[in-house]
Amino acid sequence: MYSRLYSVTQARYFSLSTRVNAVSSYSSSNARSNGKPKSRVDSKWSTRTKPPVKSWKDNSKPNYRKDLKEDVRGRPSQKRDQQKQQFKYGEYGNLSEGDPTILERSKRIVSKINDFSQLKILPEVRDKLMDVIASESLLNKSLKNVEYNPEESNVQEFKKSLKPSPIQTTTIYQTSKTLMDPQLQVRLIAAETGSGKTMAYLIPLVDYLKRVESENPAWESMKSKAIVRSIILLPTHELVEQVYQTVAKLQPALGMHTYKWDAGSSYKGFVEALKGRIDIMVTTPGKILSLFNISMVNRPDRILSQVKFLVMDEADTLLDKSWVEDSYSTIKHMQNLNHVLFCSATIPKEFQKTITRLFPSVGVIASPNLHKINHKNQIKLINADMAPYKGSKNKALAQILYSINRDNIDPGFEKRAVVFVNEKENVPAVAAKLTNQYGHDVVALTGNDSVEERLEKIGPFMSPPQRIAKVKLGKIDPENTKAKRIPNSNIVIEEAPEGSSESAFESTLKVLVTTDVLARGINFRGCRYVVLYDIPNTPVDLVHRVGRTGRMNQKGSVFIITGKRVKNWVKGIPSIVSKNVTIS
Ligand SMILES: Nc1ncnc2c1ncn2[C@@H]1O[C@H](COP(=O)(O)OP(=O)(O)OP(=O)(O)O)[C@@H](O)[C@H]1O
Repeated sequence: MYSRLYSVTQARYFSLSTRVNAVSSYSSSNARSNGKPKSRVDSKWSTRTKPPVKSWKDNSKPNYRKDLKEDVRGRPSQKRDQQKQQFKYGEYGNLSEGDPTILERSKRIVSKINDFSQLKILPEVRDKLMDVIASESLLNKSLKNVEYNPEESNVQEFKKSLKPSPIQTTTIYQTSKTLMDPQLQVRLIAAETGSGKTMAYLIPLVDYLKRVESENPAWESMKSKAIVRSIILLPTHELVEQVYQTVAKLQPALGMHTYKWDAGSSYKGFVEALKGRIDIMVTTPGKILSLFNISMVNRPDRILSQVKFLVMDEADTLLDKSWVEDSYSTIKHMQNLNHVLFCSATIPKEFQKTITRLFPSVGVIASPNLHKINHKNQIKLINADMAPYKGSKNKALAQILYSINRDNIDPGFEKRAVVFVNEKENVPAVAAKLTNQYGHDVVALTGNDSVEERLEKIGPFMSPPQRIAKVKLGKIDPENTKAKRIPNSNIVIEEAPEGSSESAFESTLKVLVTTDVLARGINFRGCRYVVLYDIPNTPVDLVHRVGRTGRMNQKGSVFIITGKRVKNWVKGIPSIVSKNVTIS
C-alpha cells in the first residue's frame, strides 16, 4: 500500500522566512500568506476567537501607574508583592514572570480537588493509569525495578495512597471541560520539574482516545485503518525512550496500540506498525519530517491527517531557535488536530513570545510552583578558591563526592550523583580525574556519544536505587575516626578506623558527569545528589539541572561549586530555594 509515490519537492518544508510570513497571518489577515493556500491548521488558528483557557499575559513590563493607584487606595499591590517574591538570576534572567491570575486559578482548583476520583476521567482509564503511576513512581519505595505488573501487592498498596499532583489536577480538570469539543484547542502546560507532567498530559490523551472509541459512530470503520491517532514529540531519543516506557504499559492495560519511533527504528517497522493502527506514537519532530523523504511511505500527509491529539513535551526546547522550524513544520502537517498540548517546566521569555506569535489562541495551565525550585532541596555553595581546594574545582568536587559517600543518608542503598558541567569539552577531563585520581565509579556522557551509548550509560541512574549487598550499618563515630589524605591532593578527610563501622563508608556511589544534554526531563529515580561544577548560565539551566533531584516533592542535595569572584546573586541561591521564591 505504501509503495513509492511521494515526491520530495512536494514535501520540502518552507523556509523560516516564509514561515514567519505565514505566522503573522494567524493573528491578522490572510493577505500575507504569499498566495499559498492556507492550511486547515492555519485557518483554525486564525479564526479561533477565544482561547480554551486563559492566555498568558506578559508581566515583564510593570504597570507602575496601576500599582500606584492600588497603593494609594491603601491596598497591597499585587504586582509589587509579586516582584518582591521574584529572584532575578543575575544579568541572564530570562524566565517569564507569569500571570498571577493563572497561578491563583490553579491554586483554587487544587484546593478543591485532591483525589483522582474527583476528576472527570473514564473509570477504566483512571484505574489503569493509576496502576501505571503506582508501578513506576519514585515515591513508591517498594519498587524493585521489575517488569510492569499491576497485580503486585506493592503496586496495589501504593495505588491506594495516590493523589494527583497539582499540575495533574489543573490540567485534567481544565481539559476535561472541552475534551470532546471538536474545535482545535491549544494549551501550554507549565509546571516545575518532577511534578508529574507526563501523566498530566497522558491522562487527557488516553481519555480522549477512549472516548472517541465509545462515542464516535465512525470508530467501527476507522479502527482497522492504517492511521496514527496521537503523537507525543520529544527533543531527544533518551526522552523518547523514557516516555515510551510509560506509554507502552497502556498496550496491555488498555489495548492501546503504541509505537516508539526512535533512532534505531526502521521505516519498515513503522509501516508494519501503521498497518495495525497506531494509537499513540512517541517520537521526535525529525522522525516525522523524515517521513517525507522516504520512498516506502506513500502520501505521509494522509497518514498524519488522522492525528487528533498532539503533545509537544519539553516545548521550550522544541520551539527554541534551533528547533522551531522543524517543530512548526511537523505540526502543520497534521491538518485535523483537535488538541495540541505544549508541555514545559520553564517558560523563558523568548519561548513565551514564540508560542503566542505562532499560536495566539494558546491557553495556559500553570502550576502554582512554576519557576520555583523544590524547597526541600538543600543547596550548598562550595567555594573552590578556599583552602584546602585552593582554586581546584576538581578537588572541591572530589571532596563533595567523598562527603556524599559518607553522609549516611538512605543507608543500605546505592547512591547516585549527577555532575553537570557547562562545556562538553570539559566532561572527559573531569570524569578522568575523578576516576584515576580519586577512585570514583564514574561515567562520562556528552552529546558526542551515540544514542545507544547514552541509553546504556544512564540506565543505572534511571532505575530505583539498588540495595547494597552485605553492608554493615551503623553510625559513624567522629571520635573514632582518623585523618586521611586523598592521594596527590591536599584534601584531608576523616576516615573510620579498621574494624569499626567502616563498611558504612564503602563506596557505593555512582557518578554521572554530563552537560545540559541530560538536564531536561530525565527522571533519574533515586538520584539524591546533583553537583553543579559550573554556575549555570541561565535560570533555565539552573532549574532543569537542579530538577534532576528532589522530584515529586522528595528531598535532594545540590552542591554548587563557586569561587571567590562569584557574584552576590549566586550567593543568594540557597536562601531563595529554602524560602520558595520564584526565579525569573
Ligand atoms: N500522582 C503522582 N503521585 C506520585 N508519583 C507520581 C505521580 N505522578 C507522577 N509521579 C511520578 O513522579 C515522577 C516525576 O514525574 P515526571 O517525570 O512526569 O515529571 P515531569 O514534571 O515531567 O518532570 P520534568 O520537568 O523534569 O520533565 C515519576 O517517577 C512519576 O512516576
